[in-house]
Amino acid sequence: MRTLQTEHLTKRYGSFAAVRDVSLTLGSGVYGLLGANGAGKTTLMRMLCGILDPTEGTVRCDGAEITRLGEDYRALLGYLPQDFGCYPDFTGAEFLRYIAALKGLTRAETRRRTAQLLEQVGLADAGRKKLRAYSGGMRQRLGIAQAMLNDPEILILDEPTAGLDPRERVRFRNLIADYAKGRTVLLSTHIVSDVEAIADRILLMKNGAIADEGTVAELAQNARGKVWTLRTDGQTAARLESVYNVANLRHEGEGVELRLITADPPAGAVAAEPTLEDVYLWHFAEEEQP
Ligand SMILES: Nc1ncnc2c1ncn2[C@@H]1O[C@H](COP(=O)(O)OP(=O)(O)OP(=O)(O)O)[C@@H](O)[C@H]1O
Repeated sequence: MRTLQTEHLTKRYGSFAAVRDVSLTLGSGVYGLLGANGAGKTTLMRMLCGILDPTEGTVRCDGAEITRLGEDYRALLGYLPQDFGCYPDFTGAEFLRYIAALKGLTRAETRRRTAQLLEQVGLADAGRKKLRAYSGGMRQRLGIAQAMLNDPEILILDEPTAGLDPRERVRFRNLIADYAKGRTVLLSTHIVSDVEAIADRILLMKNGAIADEGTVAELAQNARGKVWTLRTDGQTAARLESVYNVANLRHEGEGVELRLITADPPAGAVAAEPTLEDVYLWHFAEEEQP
């Protein structure tokens, strides 16, 4: 197992800090980096991979700065970038062989891993097809496969579930949960349900900083007392909707049931158990609270 650690990691573009003072430690397991668009997830991941230099701070692997480790660090790493580009004239298998060559795999390893990964990501039959004929979801799955070719101990996936249909998401989840045993997997998403089922720990990122961190249960515990349900009539619901952060609104016969995210609930509201989605809404809409 590897330990990946950042200390006061900051990235500025001019006066704008895309990532600010992030200090975290990743061990084995699946870490879900959850945040809205522009929260700084991609910037953080690129620094963790050593392909973007921080303005301040360090990234260490097992105590050593990754800039010093160089090739040795890259050998441990697998990365799926968000803007993963394919070569349209390559077949899926050719593409994986090409990446395997770049990663320095032997011929035997290349053959074994290519066949195994095409199978694991559900592309065994499509391996001989040209990438121009691949759907978005197929390309994404090939991207996941290429990141895993060298059997990396640290796997960093930027929005891996983008473009996957529900069945593919389930397959992906199972693949990653299995893979993460004894390894570090960090995946980013802005889709709460994607990390809820799979991540051992959640890193909630907001405005370049880690706003909250923990297991789903720990994060939910922190949001206790901030989630409420309220049954009311349509007119009152409409009024409350303009004032409160409403996570859900369900029509029930003549009435309406509201799920409110607030520390200051209206009269008649009943405390509810927070879900990860509530936690997310609490963090990302708190400035809109009354
Ligand atoms: N090269 C750059 N120059 C200037 N600003 C940048 C640059 N790269 C990123 N940013 C800004 O930094 C912020 C964080 O971007 P980043 O791509 O890391 O966010 P993200 O959480 O990955 O979002 P998304 O899910 O939309 O990709 C954004 O406001 C973005 O516009």
